[in-house]
Amino acid sequence: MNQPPVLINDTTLRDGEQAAGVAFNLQEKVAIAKFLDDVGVHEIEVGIPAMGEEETRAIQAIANLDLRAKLLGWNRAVISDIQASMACGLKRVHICIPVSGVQISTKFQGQWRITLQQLRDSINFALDNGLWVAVGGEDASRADKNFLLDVALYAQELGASRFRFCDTVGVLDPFATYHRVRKIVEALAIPVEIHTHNDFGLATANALAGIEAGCLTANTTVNGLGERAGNAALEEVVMALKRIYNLDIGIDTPKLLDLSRLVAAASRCNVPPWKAIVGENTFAHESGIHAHSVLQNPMTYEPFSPEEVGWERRLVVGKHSGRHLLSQVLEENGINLNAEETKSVLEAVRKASVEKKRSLTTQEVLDLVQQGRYSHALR
Ligand SMILES: CC(=O)SCCNC(=O)CCNC(=O)[C@H](O)C(C)(C)COP(=O)(O)OP(=O)(O)OC[C@H]1O[C@@H](n2cnc3c(N)ncnc32)[C@H](O)[C@@H]1OP(=O)(O)O
Ligand SMILES: O=C(O)CCC(=O)C(=O)O
Repeated sequence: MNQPPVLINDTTLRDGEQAAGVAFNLQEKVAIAKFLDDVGVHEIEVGIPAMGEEETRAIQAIANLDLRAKLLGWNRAVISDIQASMACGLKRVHICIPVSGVQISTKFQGQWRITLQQLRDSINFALDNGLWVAVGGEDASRADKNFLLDVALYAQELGASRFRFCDTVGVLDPFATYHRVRKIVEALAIPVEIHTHNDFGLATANALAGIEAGCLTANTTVNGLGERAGNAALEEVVMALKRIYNLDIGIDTPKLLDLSRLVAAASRCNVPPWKAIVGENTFAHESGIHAHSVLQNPMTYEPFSPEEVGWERRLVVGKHSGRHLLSQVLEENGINLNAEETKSVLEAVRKASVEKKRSLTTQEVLDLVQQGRYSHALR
């Protein structure tokens, strides 16, 4: 396959794991890396070697797997961080440099010259050791625009092969993302990557805006796991590219659901039922008007078929259901009710759903029919 128009650099194993309370063990990190590779993710940010032994053992184990995906270690602009990445056997390093006033004043006491020296020294060290280098502008979205551009050009001049635009605290909207990122894309000869956070629920939209502005790589995490409100979700970015932008980037989308389940289990972070693409309600229909139409043509209330992302369609009887769905379920179980009886079972369904605060199982619906003594209707 030719190089896809957009590459995914998945950071579930780095920014995803930075979600408060999440801690993957070695086996989990290896299993997630293998699965990401299996679904066709192009690059994996495997972790932070500078964290020490526990983390480096996991990263080394992943590096030894000989995956198709390219592996990157995340580093501060600190030479000992790069050495730690090299010790793991990584050939590619991502070097993070804060670029906003608030970050530089907090981390470098406002000494931007020292900040840039550290960037220079760490890039030079990495290149001297034969590494491929990407640079991340941390907090790019709150940085002075001209300073950000200078840092990006400086990184390019020093030999970085990619620059990452980070909306570190998720403060941009898609329009601002587009304009800010476009300026960087137009100025640089090297590719630009987009890294977005979900503090205002805009991470995926902003990642897409970055791509629209010319980013060739998007940084994602499975289930949107990550710092605070999380990152752009891999499954959302991939499916939006595929279905809204008609861009197939070579991801095996029917495997996305199992990948989501693996990360949910390893992170102990359940996915909410309404979560796009991988939530359990994404292809479930209960409401009468929806179910009536879906029974005839699923496209009425589905943007694409559930099988495309590993799901099966579910039609469930509950408080909002109507007679068409109820009759269908009953007929599948050999029961034919007249209009009056159907209406009265529906009433019973609504009442039971409110009491149980959920939809009903098929058996519970059948029990309601039994209780209504419509035995003449049973075949
Ligand atoms: C936006 C992001 O997501 S950035 C990634 C954040 N991820 C993490 O922090 C998770 C992993 N981190 C860790 O395990 C630790 O923070 C380590 C190993 C990296 C460093 O640990 P420690 O030496 O104990 O330092 P600590 O975490 O308390 O402070 C961070 C230090 O890094 C410095 N720093 C922060 N970012 C950068 C950077 N991009 N480049 C250079 N130095 C940096 C800070 O100024 C501070 O320096 P100081 O020790 O001289 O005061
Ligand atoms: O890679 C970087 O430079 C920082 C990435 C990051 O996690 C962020 O800015 O939120």
